[in-house]
Amino acid sequence: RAAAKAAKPAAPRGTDVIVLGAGISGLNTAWLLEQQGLKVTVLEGRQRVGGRIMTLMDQPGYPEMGFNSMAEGYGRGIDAAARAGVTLEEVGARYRIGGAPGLYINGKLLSREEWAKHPGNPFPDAMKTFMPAELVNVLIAKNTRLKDWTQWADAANAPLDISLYEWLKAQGLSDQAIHLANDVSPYYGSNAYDVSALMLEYNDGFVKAQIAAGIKSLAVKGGNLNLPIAMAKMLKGDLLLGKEVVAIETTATNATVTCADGSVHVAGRVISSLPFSTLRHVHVMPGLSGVQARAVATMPYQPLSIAFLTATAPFWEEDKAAPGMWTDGVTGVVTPQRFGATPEEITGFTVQARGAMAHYWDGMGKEAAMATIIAGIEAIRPSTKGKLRGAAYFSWVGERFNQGDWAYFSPGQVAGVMTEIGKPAGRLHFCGEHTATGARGLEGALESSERVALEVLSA
Ligand SMILES: Cc1cc2nc3c(=O)[nH]c(=O)nc-3n(C[C@H](O)[C@H](O)[C@H](O)COP(=O)(O)OP(=O)(O)OC[C@H]3O[C@@H](n4cnc5c(N)ncnc54)[C@H](O)[C@@H]3O)c2cc1C
Repeated sequence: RAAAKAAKPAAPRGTDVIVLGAGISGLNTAWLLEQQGLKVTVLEGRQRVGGRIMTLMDQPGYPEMGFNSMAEGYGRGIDAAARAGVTLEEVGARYRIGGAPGLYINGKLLSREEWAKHPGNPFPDAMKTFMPAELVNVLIAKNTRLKDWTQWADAANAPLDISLYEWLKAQGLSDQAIHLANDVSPYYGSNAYDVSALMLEYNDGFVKAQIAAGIKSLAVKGGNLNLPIAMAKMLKGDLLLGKEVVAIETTATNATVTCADGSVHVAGRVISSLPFSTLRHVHVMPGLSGVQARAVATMPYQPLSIAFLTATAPFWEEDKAAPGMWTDGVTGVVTPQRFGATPEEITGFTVQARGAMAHYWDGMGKEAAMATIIAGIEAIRPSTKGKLRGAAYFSWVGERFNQGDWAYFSPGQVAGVMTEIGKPAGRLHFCGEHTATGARGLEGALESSERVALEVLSA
């Protein structure tokens, strides 16, 4: 011990790796590399960690504007929570209790039976009993062309890499049916034209595998944002907030990152977890090439905006209708937030617009959008009159450091492309949910961090 004290301090060692972005993939990558003895610096543009994990800690029930829950089969997510020391709780009842949302077509509440016979139901006869929000998922689950969903991105699947529109047409849906079942509130894409059917088939395979692994839904006690906050605390190296990356330069020997504040950071390698929607605004030298360059420039990100409303009285008890609403109008999809001490308690409502409607809301601006949403709900559901308050508005397209929600793939962007986009370009490596090929969402983000950490360690 005395000898150690007397020894001359070693010269400070340079940073081995710079990780760009402190979302879950960047944080996990930094931790994995530190465990192997590497010196890591994380640069994050926002003044917070977590990226697309975003809890409103100042609102009742701590509503989630980003990541909601992990499935029981999320081995990596469950492991990350255990390492970080946060508690996961089973929240499946939040989604199950209180029944499906009411269907409001043209302002009128319709039961499933009424919808099946409704003159405005544009679905083929055999599909008329499906609610608009169900039909695409049901058809994909039943008629997926993928024999092995894990091979979705294989170049041999190029003939399957067609638009969802073309795929739904082949299922017998009219343009009007496609509009209602998909484009009013698309899970993926702005509309059925700009998303690959192959991507939805892959997603279907992943969902089925997750259901087979167990039906629990897990979320972090006290809000999901607690997970990245705890993961950030586990890091030994610098995690610098407010560092907007504007340039990345790699040479044969090192990597240099420049931030908007003029700071310059040098390391042996750099790992970008930035969504391609923001990486495309970063100057990369030498420039990327081939399908990777095209993907960075063009990969689309889901338009999604969320209003969080609170209710001053339980209007659903007054009109006896389901608290949730699926509407074909400006009021989007209204979902009760059962985030209180018991799932019976409704702590507020999220109202989501996806696709074109998200742009429409954003274009109005936050206050006008919330006023329009509330007026729209009051018009079709009189029991809500005077009882809804706009508490918060969150646009993923409007977020400078995301510019859209999850990545999705356009027709022709999957087969033979997905497997290329995450490959290293010299000393520049990539991770993030958009580079995952075996898992989706948070689990995909973590999968990508394992892949990139191994890549860097074996480089
Ligand atoms: C509304 C919503 C619901 C979701 N629900 C679920 C769910 O229920 N289950 C599930 O598994 N997944 C869900 N997800 C997806 C999941 O949240 C993401 O897949 C995951 O969090 C992505 O992590 P990431 O590290 O890849 O990206 P991000 O979290 O986006 O991290 C990237 C980081 O890079 C930073 N950054 C960007 N540009 C720059 C720049 N120029 N300079 C410096 N820093 C920059 C960002 O600020 C961010 O912190 C949901 C996402 C959303 C938005």
